[in-house]
Amino acid sequence: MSRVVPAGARRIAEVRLTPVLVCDPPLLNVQGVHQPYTPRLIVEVVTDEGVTGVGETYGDTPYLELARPYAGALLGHELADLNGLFTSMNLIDVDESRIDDSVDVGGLRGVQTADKLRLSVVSAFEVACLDALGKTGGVPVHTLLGGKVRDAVDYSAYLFYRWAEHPGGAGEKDSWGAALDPAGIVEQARRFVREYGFRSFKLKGGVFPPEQEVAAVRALAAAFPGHPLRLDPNGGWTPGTSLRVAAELADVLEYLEDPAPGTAAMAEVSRGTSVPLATNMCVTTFPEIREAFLSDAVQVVLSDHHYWGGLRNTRELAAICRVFGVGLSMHSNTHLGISLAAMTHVAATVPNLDHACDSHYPWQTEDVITVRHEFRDGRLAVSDAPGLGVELDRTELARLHRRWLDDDGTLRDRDDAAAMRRAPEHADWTAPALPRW
Ligand SMILES: O=C([O-])C(=O)C[C@H](O)[C@@H](O)C(=O)[O-]
Ligand SMILES: [Mg+2]
Repeated sequence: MSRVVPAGARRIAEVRLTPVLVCDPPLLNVQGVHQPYTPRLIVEVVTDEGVTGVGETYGDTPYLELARPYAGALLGHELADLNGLFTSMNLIDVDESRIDDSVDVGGLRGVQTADKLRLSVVSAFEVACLDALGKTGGVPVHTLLGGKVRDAVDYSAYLFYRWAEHPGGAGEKDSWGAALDPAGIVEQARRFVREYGFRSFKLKGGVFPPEQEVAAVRALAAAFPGHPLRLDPNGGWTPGTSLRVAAELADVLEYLEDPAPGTAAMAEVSRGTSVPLATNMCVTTFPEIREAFLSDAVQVVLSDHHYWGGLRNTRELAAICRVFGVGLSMHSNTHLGISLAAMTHVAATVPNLDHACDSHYPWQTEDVITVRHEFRDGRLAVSDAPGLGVELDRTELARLHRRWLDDDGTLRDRDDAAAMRRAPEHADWTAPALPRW
């Protein structure tokens, strides 16, 4: 049975998809190193009244393959029919070769089911529709989500082992320098505090043998006594190694993030430690929640509105976590200001946001919005302007899109292992089988 559309309802008259390549520093992780440029997709939804809403998601080929037919299917779609966005997406076929149910596929974000791919695309359209709805009605996105329960959202400093520059001097230069040991990580953390005021720290691990990463966390604890600390090796350790690290850092860790790969291994670690375990790898879809929560494998879920399917699904995840007494925070990949605005709006509405959210944003020197977000005291103020409260910078959007057009295809799909091989000393690097240590 078809829905009755209210008289005067706004409709989607045009959808614009703009893939871009955004510069990214040489940040290291268990898979390899970030590429000099990383793909994102900018989505614009234009209503029949000429109001434009914006959204952002992953820009790799599998997402573009879905976004293109989906954009066509949404012409004439009622703007306020957010549930219908999911129904329409379910009619779009996903190429079987893109699907992999193993947790370590792509290395960092868990399973790659057809549903998750679809949700990762829908999320950008949901955000764009919410932005357009907010602009149409003169209200911020957080109001459309039921209203903010806080005026500012806490973020954590996202520390990375890194090289001073990309192999061969590729990409853009920055002033951060290399950070490859505890002293380098502490220096990086000090700059994050100086420039952004962050009060909690996450170190991306899985790069060096665990003892070296334990030493870096210890150095952080000495430099910032009492501040919440996290370590995330992206499933790089066996349960035994994870338990050893948990015991060594139990007095300073806020939580240990994805120490071991998969729910069963995380449950084994959880049984042997009182350090809370967090994940953005083994609970990344609704079907994964049951087993993980019933086996007490995780105590904190790091939601990500991209792959959970948008801002309203993030609130549903928050409600489930609340019921099970599981904590909630937010995961981040390389992203731009549209996604940071979206994260901040939804985070502002979730009562049980128990930990500072991750964000890569300080590492991103380029953006497609006219006014960059500014962290003050490690927080972002929640915008009360209509919609997301951001404006597209069309000159920058065109420039970053031109970079995508000019790329011969090598950088259009993120591949941290391939980026690692461009360093002569890692020419035969392959992403390690997990767990590595
Ligand atoms: O596990 C995580 O927190 C992430 O996946 C965040 C990012 O993907 C990070 O690992 C990266 O970009 O190297
Ligand atoms: Mg993680």
